[in-house]
Amino acid sequence: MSVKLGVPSKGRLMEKTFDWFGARGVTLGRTGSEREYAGRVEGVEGVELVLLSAGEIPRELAAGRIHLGVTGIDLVREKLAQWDMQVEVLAELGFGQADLIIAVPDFWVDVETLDDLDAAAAAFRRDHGFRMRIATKYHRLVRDALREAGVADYQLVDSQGATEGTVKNETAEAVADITSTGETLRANHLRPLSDGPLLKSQATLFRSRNAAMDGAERRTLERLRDLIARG
Ligand SMILES: Nc1ncnc2c1ncn2[C@@H]1O[C@H](COP(=O)(O)OP(=O)(O)OP(=O)(O)O)[C@@H](O)[C@H]1O
Ligand SMILES: O=P(O)(O)OC[C@H]1O[C@H](OP(=O)(O)OP(=O)(O)O)[C@H](O)[C@@H]1O
Repeated sequence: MSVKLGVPSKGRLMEKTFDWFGARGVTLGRTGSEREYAGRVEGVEGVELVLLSAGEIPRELAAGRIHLGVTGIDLVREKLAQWDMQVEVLAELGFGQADLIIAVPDFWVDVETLDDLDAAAAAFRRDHGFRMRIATKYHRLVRDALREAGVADYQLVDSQGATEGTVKNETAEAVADITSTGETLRANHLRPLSDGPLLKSQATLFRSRNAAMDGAERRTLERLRDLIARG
């Protein structure tokens, strides 16, 4: 059998992942048309390319359905409880850098830090009779970070896309999302808290700790590790 390598099927991570492997002598490509989700691998025997959504790769790694996978570490840490028991980081790939931040409306001049957010959240609850809403798709990461920072009086509302629009649309008071250039935040009159990001993410190559391997697959993985180590 072959070592299954999961790579994002589209978007910002796919091309750069192909380039990263290409620079190490492993040519990845799509077969067939642009729209066909099948791949080919040249340069190393016994590897099968599986094209998947970036958001599904953590689950496939945890289930052991793929041996290796490339996705953002933000998605792995968000989607997998005790993520480091389920996957091993083989390499940080140096692209797909993005920061998970909490942002508030520009005009909240008194809210600069997480401590300020805590005070504002308590006041918000007193004034409005409900908890301040923070829109995000990063529920686990935001809850953990806010618990650690002692911020209590808030609720998360789920937003799977266009999260920065939720404040204007009055479905949330603040957002927690990924940013890289900051343009989307600025365009939506939002400002990140000054404490720094909750998490810094980049595209990362992971190995599943849960995928069974036979002898041939183990040897293939060793060959791949050697190629990767050469950088
Ligand atoms: N603006 C950005 N700049 C750089 N990296 C980003 C940016 N936004 C998201 N990412 C990273 O890209 C990865 C893929 O996230 P994204 O939300 O784009 O997935 P997607 O392509 O929509 O995948 P899916 O098909 O699962 O919805 C994540 O790890 C994320 O951190
Ligand atoms: O700081 P910037 O460079 O402006 O990038 C940030 C934006 O990029 C991502 O969105 P994406 O393009 O993936 O769209 P979606 O999450 O809204 O679907 C992220 O969710 C932000 O909205």
